[in-house]
Amino acid sequence: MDGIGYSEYTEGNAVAEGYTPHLDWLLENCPYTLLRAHGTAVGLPSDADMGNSEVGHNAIGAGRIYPQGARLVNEAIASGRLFQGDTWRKLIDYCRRNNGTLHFIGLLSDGNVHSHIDHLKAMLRCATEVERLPRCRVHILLDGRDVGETSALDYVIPFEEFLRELNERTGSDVRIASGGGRMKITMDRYEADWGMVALGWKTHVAGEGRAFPSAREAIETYRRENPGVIDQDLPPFVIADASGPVGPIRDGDSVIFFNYRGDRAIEISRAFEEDDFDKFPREPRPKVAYAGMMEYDGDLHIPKNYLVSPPHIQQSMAELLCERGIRQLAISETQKFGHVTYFWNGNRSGKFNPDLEEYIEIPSDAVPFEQRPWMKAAEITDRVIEEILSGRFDFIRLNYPNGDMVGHTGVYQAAHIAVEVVDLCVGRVMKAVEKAGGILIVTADHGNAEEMFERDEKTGKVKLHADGRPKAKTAHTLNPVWFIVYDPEGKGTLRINDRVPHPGLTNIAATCFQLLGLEPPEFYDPPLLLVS
Ligand SMILES: O=C(O)[C@@H](CO)OP(=O)(O)O
Ligand SMILES: [Mn+2]
Ligand SMILES: [Mn+2]
Repeated sequence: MDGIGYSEYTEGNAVAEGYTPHLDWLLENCPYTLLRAHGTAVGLPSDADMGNSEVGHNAIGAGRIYPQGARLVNEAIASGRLFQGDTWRKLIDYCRRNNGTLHFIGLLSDGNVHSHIDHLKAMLRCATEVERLPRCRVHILLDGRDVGETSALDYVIPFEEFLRELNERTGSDVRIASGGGRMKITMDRYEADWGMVALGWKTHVAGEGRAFPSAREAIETYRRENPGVIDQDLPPFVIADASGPVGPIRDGDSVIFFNYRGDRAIEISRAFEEDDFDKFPREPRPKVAYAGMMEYDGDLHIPKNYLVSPPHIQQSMAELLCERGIRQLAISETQKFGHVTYFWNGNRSGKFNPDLEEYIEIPSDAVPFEQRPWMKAAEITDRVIEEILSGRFDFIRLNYPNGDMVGHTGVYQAAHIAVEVVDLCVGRVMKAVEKAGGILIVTADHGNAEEMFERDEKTGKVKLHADGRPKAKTAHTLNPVWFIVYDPEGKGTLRINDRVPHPGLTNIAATCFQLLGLEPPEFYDPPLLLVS
C-alpha cells in the first residue's frame, strides 16, 4: 500500500476517515505491528527526513540499512571527495578548455528525496571560488511535492540572492537559465511520459519557451494566470535578457544533473548520452560533457559519468530467494513498476534469474491522478488473483500506488477514494490468498495519504489558508506503517516478536524468509514473527 501510513490524527487522514472494512478487519483479527519507514531507519541522514519510495523499497528488499544517496552526497561534499574525483575534474576541464559554461539541472528544494539545494550551492561555490569558472547556468525544477505545495519562492528568492552575492564576490556570472514544474518537464520516470522529457530538453537545452526576466517573475506570472496551480505543475519558462535566452546548452559546455535519486533522472540522462535515441528529436544536440550526481542504474550504467557512487546494495532478498529456487512475481502499474523491481532489487533493472522471476507492468493512465484516483488497482488485482490461483509462484510482491500518487496531488477527496480503492482490492486479494493456502503481508513503504493537511510542528494543529480552508500537504510523512500478517489457515500460531528492537522496513525481508520456511541470512535484520 504505497504511501499509506499510520497517524493518530484523524483530521485530514484519508486512511482513518476512509471506509476501509478490510483493513479494519485485519487490524482487529491479525497480528500486526508498526514499522519505522523514515529517517535513519531507512539510511537517510536524519530522523527529520521523511520516507520515500526509493529508500523504502531498497530497505524492504535489502533486509538491512544502507546509507542512502542523500547521506552519501553529504559525506562526499563535506570531505571534499566529490571535488577531487575524476568526474568533477573532467567536467571542469571540458568546459574550461572549450571556453564553455557549466550547467546544473535539478530539483530546487530541500526535500531530500531526489536532491538537496545545499548540494547545488556547494558545487556552485567550488566552481566559482576554487575553479574560477567564468560562467555557470542553473536550470531549476520546481518541487511542491516533497516540500510545501506552493513553496517555490521560498527557495527561488533566497537562491537568487545567493547567486547575486556569489557573483559579486567572485566576479563570475552565474544565473538561473530555465525551469518549470517537476511534473511538467524533465523528471518523468519509468517511461510513463517521454513528452515531459522532450519539453524539458526544449526548455533547458534549446532555450525555447515563454521568456521571463527572472525565475521569480515566471512563477508569479504563472500563479496569477492559473490560480490554484501548485508548484509541481507550473509550466516551463526560459530566462532571457535583451540578447535572448541567457543559458541554452551549447557545444563545449558541461552539464551536471544534480539529483541523486535515479528513477526520475534516467530518462533525461539517456537523452544527453545515447547516440541511438528515438524517444524525441533532440534539436539541437550539443556536444557536452554530462554527469549525474550518482549512477542512476547500476545494471545499464546510466549515466556513464557520475560524481558520487551509489550505495552498493547486494544480496537483496530477490537474489537470495532465487538462489533458493523460490519462484517470484513482481507486479504493479507503470508508476510504481520500477519500485517493485528496480528499487526492490537495490537499483538494478535486470532480473537475477529469468527462469524464476516474472515482472508484470500494467500500463498506468497518463492523467493527473486526482482525476483517476482508482488508477489501475482493479486491473492489477484481476491479474494478481489469476497469478495467485495459478500456483506458478512461491512469493509475490505487489504495489498499489494509489495512496501515494493521489496523496501527492493534495486533493483530499481523491485521496479518500484512493485509500478505499486499495482497501477494496486488498479484500479481493485476501480471498485469493485464502483459496490458494497462502499468507498475506499488508504493509507500506512510507506514509502520505494519512496526512493530507499541513500541521504546525509544535502544536500539531492543522494549518489554514486565510479563508479558513486547510492547507493541503502533498509530501510523504514521518509516520510509521502497518505490518499485518493475514494467515487464514494458521489459527493464531503466528505472533509478533515484541523483542525485536526498533522494528522498521528492513525487518520485512527476514520475515518473508521465515514465512517461506527458510532460514533468513544472518546479516539481515531479524524477522518480526514468533512462529510456534
Ligand atoms: O514522486 C516521486 O518522485 C516521489 C516524491 O518525490 O515519490 P515516491 O518516493 O513515492 O516515488
Ligand atoms: Mn512510495
Ligand atoms: Mn511518493
